[in-house]
Formats: sequence, C-alpha cells, structure tokens
Amino acid sequence: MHSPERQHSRGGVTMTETHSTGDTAVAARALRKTYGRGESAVAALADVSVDFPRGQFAAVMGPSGSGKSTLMHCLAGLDTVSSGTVWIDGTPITGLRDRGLTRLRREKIGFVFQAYNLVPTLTARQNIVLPLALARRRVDRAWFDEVVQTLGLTGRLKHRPHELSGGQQQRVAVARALLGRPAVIFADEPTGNLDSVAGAEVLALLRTSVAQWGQTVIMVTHDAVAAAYSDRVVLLGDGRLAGELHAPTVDSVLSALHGVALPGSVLPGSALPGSVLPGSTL
Ligand SMILES: Nc1ncnc2c1ncn2[C@@H]1O[C@H](COP(=O)(O)OP(=O)(O)OP(=O)(O)O)[C@@H](O)[C@H]1O
Repeated sequence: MHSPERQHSRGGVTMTETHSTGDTAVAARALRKTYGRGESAVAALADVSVDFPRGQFAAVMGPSGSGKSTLMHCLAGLDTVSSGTVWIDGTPITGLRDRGLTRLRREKIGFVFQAYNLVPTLTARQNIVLPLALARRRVDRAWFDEVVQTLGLTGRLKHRPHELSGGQQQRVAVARALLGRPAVIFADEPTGNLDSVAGAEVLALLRTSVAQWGQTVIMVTHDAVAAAYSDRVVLLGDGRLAGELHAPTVDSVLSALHGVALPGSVLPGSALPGSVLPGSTL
C-alpha cells in the first residue's frame, strides 16, 4: 500500500513519488478550495494537510462556514479541489477523471448521509447490497450476515424504508456502507435526523465497526456528544486546521470549539459564538 505520494513536475511531466505509509487510509496535502473569483472569491479551504490513519474513528468539527462539508467533499472525491492532493488508500484521487473517480468511490468509499439516502422502492436487503451490485462485486454471505446481525437488522431485511424507523433506516445505510469493506466511510451528520436514543445506537455501531472490524470512519458533525464517540476530533476554523483532540469528551470538545469560534463565525442555533453551552449541539 502506498500513501501518501508526492507529485511534482519535471520537464512538464508530472512525476509521482511513492513512499510506503500503509497505515494511512486518507491523506490530504496543501488542500485549497476557492469558490468564485476576484473580490467575491471565498477560500473555503486554505492549505489543509491532514492524515487519517486506518482503523480510526475521526470527527471533523468547527463553526458553521469553517469548511467541514467542503473538506469532506474534497476528501471523498465529490468535489474538485483548487490545488493540493488527496490520497485514498494510497491512490491520488485529485487527478482522476469522472469515470475513475466513480469507480474509486464504489470500491474504496462508503457513505452515510444525514438523510439516509435509501432507495424507497427497494427492501432493506436490496438497499444494503446495491453498491456491490452496481460495482458487479460478489456479496460475501458470511460478512453480510455478520454486519446485519451486529446492526440488529436481521428481522427487517424485507422491509422497505418507509416501513422502518429513522434509526433503522440509518442502520441500513451503515450496513450498506460497511458491506464493501471500504477503505473509509464518510459520515455526514449521521445522527442529524435522529432522536438521541437512535442517534446513540448509530454512533455506537460506527464505534463498533472501528473497534471490532478495523473500519476507518470520518464523520462531520456539529454535535459534541457525537464527536465524543470518536477517537480524534479534527478542528477547522476559517478553512484551516485549528487543532485536534485525542480521546475527546463532550466537555473537551465544547471548550475546544469555543477556542475556534473566530470573530465572524456563526454557530448554528445561536446568536453569538460561545453562547451554546446548554445542550451540546453546535
Ligand atoms: N458552492 C459554493 N459556492 C460558494 N461558496 C461556497 C460554496 N460552498 C461553500 N461555500 C462557502 O465556503 C465556506 C465553507 O463552507 P462549508 O459548507 O464547507 O462549511 P461548513 O463548516 O460545512 O458549514 P456548516 O456547518 O454550516 O455546514 C463558507 O464560507 C461557504 O459560504
């Protein structure tokens, strides 16, 4: 496994240097993403370099507008970067064209979105195997059974999404993400639509996938309680890395976030940065 690699230009030809750092699932170097041009240009990401080791549950946090979604979209190949390089499982993805990116996403990445994104006409079982079917990959029956059983979905496989609770639908989405044993699962506010009990179940299952199966998970969240399930919190402020926490607790996350709430940042649900301590959702 090779990651990260370094690209440089020699006589107009892009050379790719490879050195083995096989314990890194996702790496980014000097990432910049600018929206718009001239005076209206917004630097959503300004020189972000970060590594996500294999088998780690990482949370990405920061005030609204700090670049969390942009970072996730650039890391997952859902958006182009203005400059810089992203590697997934050793493959530099920032130079890939559409078809290569689609294939890489199918093979290497699992997604869990706030809105579940299940196909309403398909059963839970059909939804779970859909990405493998699209990639024409074989379903490992023993692994399917283990994932479905661990996620508590065994009795729900014939149900369609509207026959499932929100928590069950999100567990189907987690099973779908896990089934292909991806290099990384990107989770975008996975508990945003769930009550606290269902949310805690989903977070515990993401944790289990990391602890039990060595899955790598990168989760964007506003919720300090959700972030406290992770191994490491990467903090963004104004498009830059603003620090990180290891073995985070709700309190350590909240105080770190207060530190990055820069003038001009808007914390969702609160008029003033720093006025959000009751509850934990930033
Ligand atoms: N398509 C776009 N066009 C122009 N500006 C954009 C676009 N997408 C994001 N931005 C800007 O880039 C910056 C980072 O946005 P981003 O959505 O990544 O932040 P975020 O931390 O995910 O915010 P939130 O917590 O509110 O979801 C913001 O200033 C935002 O207005």
